[in-house]
Amino acid sequence: MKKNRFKNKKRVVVKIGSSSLTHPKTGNLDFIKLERLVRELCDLRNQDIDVCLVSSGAISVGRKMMGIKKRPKRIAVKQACAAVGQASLMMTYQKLFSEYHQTCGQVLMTKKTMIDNVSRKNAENTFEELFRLGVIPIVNENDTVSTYEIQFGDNDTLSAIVASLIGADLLVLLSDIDGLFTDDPHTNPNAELIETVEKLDEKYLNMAKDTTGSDVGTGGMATKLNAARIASYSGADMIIANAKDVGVLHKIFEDDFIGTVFLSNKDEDFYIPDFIEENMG
Ligand SMILES: Nc1ncnc2c1ncn2[C@@H]1O[C@H](COP(=O)(O)OP(=O)(O)O)[C@@H](O)[C@H]1O
Ligand SMILES: N[C@@H](CCC(=O)OP(=O)(O)O)C(=O)O
Repeated sequence: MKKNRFKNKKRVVVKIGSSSLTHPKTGNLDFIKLERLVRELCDLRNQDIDVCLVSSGAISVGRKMMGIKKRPKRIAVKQACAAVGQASLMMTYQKLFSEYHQTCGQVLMTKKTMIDNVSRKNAENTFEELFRLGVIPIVNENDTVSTYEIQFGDNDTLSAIVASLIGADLLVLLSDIDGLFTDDPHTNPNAELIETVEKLDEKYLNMAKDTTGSDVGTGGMATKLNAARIASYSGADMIIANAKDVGVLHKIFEDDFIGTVFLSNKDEDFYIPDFIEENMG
C-alpha cells in the first residue's frame, strides 16, 4: 500500500457502534470516549476535511433510559427505545460539539430515502449544503419509523451507503475490535489481524462471522464486509479500527495506526439504488 495514502483525504465518514459508545457493565454512555471522539472530529474539520458521523446508540441509550434490561426483540419496543434514545444522544452530541464551537446536525434515513430518486437527491443536497456551511452531519437510521421492509438494519451498511451518496473518499468504522481477523477472536484465540485487503473475495467473506462481541452490537463482522464492498465500489477506502482509542482517527491521517484497510476499487457502473434493490430488497 502506498505511503501517505490517507493524508490527503478530503471527505470522511466515521461510524461508531453502540458497544463503543456505552460502558459494557452498565450500558450507560461513556462520556470520556464521546468527548474524545468529538474532539477528534472537530480537529479534522479544523483541517478543512468534510466530516460526517454515523452514530449508532439510539436503541441502547433509550433502552437504558427506560430501564429495559433485556435486549428488546419486538420491533415496536426497539422503535420506542430509539425515539427516546436518539433525542438524548443528539442532545449529548450538541453539547459536546458546542464546546469546540462546532455545529452539528441530525440526518435520519431509511432505505426508502435512498431508493426514491427525489428523496435521494434531496438527501444529497442537504449533505452538500451542510458541508458547505461547515456543519458535521450526524446520521442514524430513522429507527422509529423504519419497519422491516424499509430498514437497512445495521449502521455499517448505512455508513457505506452514506459514503457512496456523498462521494466520501474514506470510511472509518470504529468497532470494539482492532479490525478483520482470520476468524472471530472471541471464539478463536489463534485468529490473526489482517492489515490490508486489496480485493474483497470469498476468502475474506468466509472469515467474517455475524456474531457480535456485545449485548448491543448488530451484524458483527459480516455487515462490516458488506460495507467494505459498497465503499470500495463507490471509490472510498475503508478502515476498521478499534474505538477503544478514538485517537486512531488522527493517527490514520498520519499513516500510523492499527486496523484493517480495504482498498477502494471504484466501479464506474456502481449505482447505489440498484445495489440496494438487488442485494437488500
Ligand atoms: N473475522 C472476524 N474478525 C473480527 N471480529 C469478528 C470476526 N467475525 C466476527 N467478529 C465479531 O464482530 C464483532 C464486531 O462487530 P459488532 O459487535 O457488530 O461491533 P460494533 O458494535 O463495533 O459494530 C467483534 O467483537 C467480533 O466478536
Ligand atoms: N440504528 C441503531 C443501531 C443499529 C446498529 O447497526 O448498531 P451497531 O452494531 O451498534 O452499530 C441504533 O441507533 O440503535
